[in-house]
Amino acid sequence: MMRDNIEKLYQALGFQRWLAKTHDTESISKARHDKNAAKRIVRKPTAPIEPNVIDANYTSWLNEHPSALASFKGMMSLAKGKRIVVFLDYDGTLSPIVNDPDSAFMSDPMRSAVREVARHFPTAIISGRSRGKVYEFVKLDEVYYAGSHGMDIMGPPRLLKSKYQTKALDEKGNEFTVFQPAQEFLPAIGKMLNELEEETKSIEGVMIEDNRFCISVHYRQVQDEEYGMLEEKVQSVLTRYPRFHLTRGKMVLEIRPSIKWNKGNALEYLLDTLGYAKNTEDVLPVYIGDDRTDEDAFKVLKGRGQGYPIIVSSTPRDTMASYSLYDPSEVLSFLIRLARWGGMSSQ
Ligand SMILES: O=P(O)(O)OC[C@H]1O[C@H](O[C@H]2O[C@H](CO)[C@@H](O)[C@H](O)[C@H]2O)[C@H](O)[C@@H](O)[C@@H]1O
Repeated sequence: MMRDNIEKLYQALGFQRWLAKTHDTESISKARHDKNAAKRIVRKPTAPIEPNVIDANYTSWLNEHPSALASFKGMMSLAKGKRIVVFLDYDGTLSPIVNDPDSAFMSDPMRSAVREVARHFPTAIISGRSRGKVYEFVKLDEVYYAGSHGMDIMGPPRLLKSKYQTKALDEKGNEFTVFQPAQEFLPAIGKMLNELEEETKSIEGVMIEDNRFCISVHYRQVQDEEYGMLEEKVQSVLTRYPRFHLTRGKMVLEIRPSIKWNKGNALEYLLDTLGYAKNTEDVLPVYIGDDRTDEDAFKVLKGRGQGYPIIVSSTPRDTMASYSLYDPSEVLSFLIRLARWGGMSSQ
């Protein structure tokens, strides 16, 4: 009954949101992320979780992390006179999470919305994927790209004092800079990719993705019973590479060089190169992301005391984000409204 009423309310407000569904893939992945997961078999829960309990939890989580759609007017009234810069994650934000990472396509309406947003505000996409792969999906020249969780940035032409930054020209002769703080790790990454392929080839469903400065080992399509063995194999390869470490995303193990550089640093780097250093008061960064690695960027915004960190989540989650959006379709609605607002405020 309560669920029906809330759904009706959301529909009346024009949201595409449907309240949380009965399956809970995130809790499966959380269980898999447990330290001891390698030593035991993790199975998917068989009994559905009581819908009203989920609704109640989600509704109370929404009080802490209000919908960026429902809060749009208030957010934008505080943005007047400020320079908005938009940062977007890719998977789970601009495209829905799907089984095959190579098929995580972005819809045409989403592409148009991002293009429109970029017409009004500097816009960057910061992803765990390789920069080239994100560009292949997004295909927009109007935005900046940061791949490999921010370790490969194609940003504005402004040069900062850094040995990792080089100038470059795109095909149209436009100047930009490339920032790659993990260059020295490339040979080791190449070797590790081969070893991971070899070690895990007997496990059905594993997919190893070369993200240039980091590696993703996907287990979404691996049998639950085989997950422990997979993690053991990945850990054993990693012991031969002490300058790398493992992080975890949505049904993916990610191997990254152990340097102090993440999506939060990438966000700061891009703001700096756009001319909005830390003490710039009239800048308002908006960051939208769905995964753990996006928390690094949320943390930076909290630290600056600036901007709008927005998490995309259909379940209650621990997060440093201030606002939320339910899923990529709500991201689309938010971007359309933001672009429209940008058009009106520039008149
Ligand atoms: O920072 P992001 O742009 O969010 O990238 C994070 C990882 O996203 C991709 O994996 C996730 O999406 C896949 C497609 O929907 C899904 O199959 C997978 O289970 C998810 O973990 C990408 O393939 C990874 O390389 C990125 O690191």
